[in-house]
Amino acid sequence: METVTEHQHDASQKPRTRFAPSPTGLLHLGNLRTALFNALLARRDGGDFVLRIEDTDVERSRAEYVQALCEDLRWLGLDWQEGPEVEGIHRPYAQSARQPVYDAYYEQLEAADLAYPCFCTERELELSRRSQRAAGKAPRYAGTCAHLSAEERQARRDRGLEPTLRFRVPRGRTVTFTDHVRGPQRFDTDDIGDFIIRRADGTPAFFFSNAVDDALMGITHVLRGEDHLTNTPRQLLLLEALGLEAPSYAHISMITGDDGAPLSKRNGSRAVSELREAGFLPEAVVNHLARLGHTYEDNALLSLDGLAAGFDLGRLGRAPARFDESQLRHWQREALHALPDERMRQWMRDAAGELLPADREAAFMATVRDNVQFPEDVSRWCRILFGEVPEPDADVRAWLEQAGPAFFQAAADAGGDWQAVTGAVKEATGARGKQLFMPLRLALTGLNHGPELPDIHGLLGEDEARRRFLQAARRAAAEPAQ
Ligand SMILES: Nc1ncnc2c1ncn2[C@@H]1O[C@H](COP(=O)(O)OP(=O)(O)OP(=O)(O)O)[C@@H](O)[C@H]1O
Ligand SMILES: [Zn+2]
Repeated sequence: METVTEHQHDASQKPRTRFAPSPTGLLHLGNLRTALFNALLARRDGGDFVLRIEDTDVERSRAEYVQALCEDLRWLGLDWQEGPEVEGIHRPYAQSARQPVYDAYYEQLEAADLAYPCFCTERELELSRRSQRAAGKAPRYAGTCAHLSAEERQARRDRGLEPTLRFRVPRGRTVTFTDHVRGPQRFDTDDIGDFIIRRADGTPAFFFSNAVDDALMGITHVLRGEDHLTNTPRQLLLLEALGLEAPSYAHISMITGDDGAPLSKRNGSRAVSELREAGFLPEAVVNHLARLGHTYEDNALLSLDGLAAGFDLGRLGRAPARFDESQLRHWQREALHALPDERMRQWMRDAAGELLPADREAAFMATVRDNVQFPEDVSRWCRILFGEVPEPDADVRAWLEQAGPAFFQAAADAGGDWQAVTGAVKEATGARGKQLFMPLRLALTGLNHGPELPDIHGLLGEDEARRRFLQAARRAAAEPAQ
């Protein structure tokens, strides 16, 4: 038996990787991690990262999804060296604009009788699959149209039948290749039915345009989801028949959701744009994704260059990786912590909007910086510090009542800075530790956690703090809220 092996690329050659999404929905984290790994591999070795749009499914592809995915990639800093918007020598990068390229290769295959028109209807194919299954066989194309004469083909055309084009899979061979993640792979060509490479409307099927473009665009490494593993032998056979050079492949594990099923555009998985809108930082998203199915020695937050430097095909795992939002939140905390002051200020400004008085900006940011993870945290602290203390719930009311009105009256009467306040309350009530600080915190913010109390007191100012202590005194006396 002969074997087909992918071309061994010259090790000194710089990697050319690609991300080739179909614009049929918004990118989710599964798609995005594929993009990230491809971008990191190219970046690590100074190669090129290509973006190609696989929009051959005209029914489902939409221009606005192309725009959205470009925006998502740019937001994360995954700039491409060739592709839409930037172009390049292999243009065009949208498959819908590459039909003449595919047509030339179809002709080449048909001329060599390596492909043939198939006139079977969807109904006929379904019946054939059903009877194969009933006989306990894995369904594959039965070869009905494999050996039609020129006259038989013409007769079918005359009846108005529009054929698809099928690739004639060579029989009795073994296709082998070494996957960067899954190691040596073997497939018998006898298990592969002749497959469609051109749809009846003339547009290319995925197997075909995807493989042809990888070769024509000089792609050296294809990192893609494990869902594509069984496509690879077909694509290697096609490239061999066309005399085109194949890339090497890394089939990376799928990212699954809580239900254990792979994230998919169809199952409504959380879109990248939703994470952006919720206020996640791009640094948090890439640090999280880079560690889903790939291990790093360094558990600290890394820049894209750092992530690229530590990226290694040998560190890709085989097991599916479950998306865990608590991990993403961990990286959000790390990313915010590391954010340079100027960007932190801008992030808070955007989050606070009108709620933040310009003259209090610096003090506010210094006070709450370590207590906010999302824009909604910023706006909540604005509402609390520049608006009103929230109405107490049962827990808070219990704390206030236990401290009693005299406690808060003492705080209100103290005047002066924070030290003066705590000194006066201690002297009047004997309270200390949590019994001292928790009621004061609840009086000033209504929350049992938050920034340091001296900072909050300083930000509010003496007058506003007094007003809040008096309000707490009334609430502690169980008077109706005012
Ligand atoms: N849940 C997932 N985990 C990891 N990779 C994924 C996942 N879903 C898709 N991919 C990968 O994302 C890349 C881009 O895929 P594409 O845009 O064609 O989406 P797709 O495979 O059609 O996904 P979907 O099922 O969500 O439509 C492919 O390499 C694919 O393998
Ligand atoms: Zn047929």
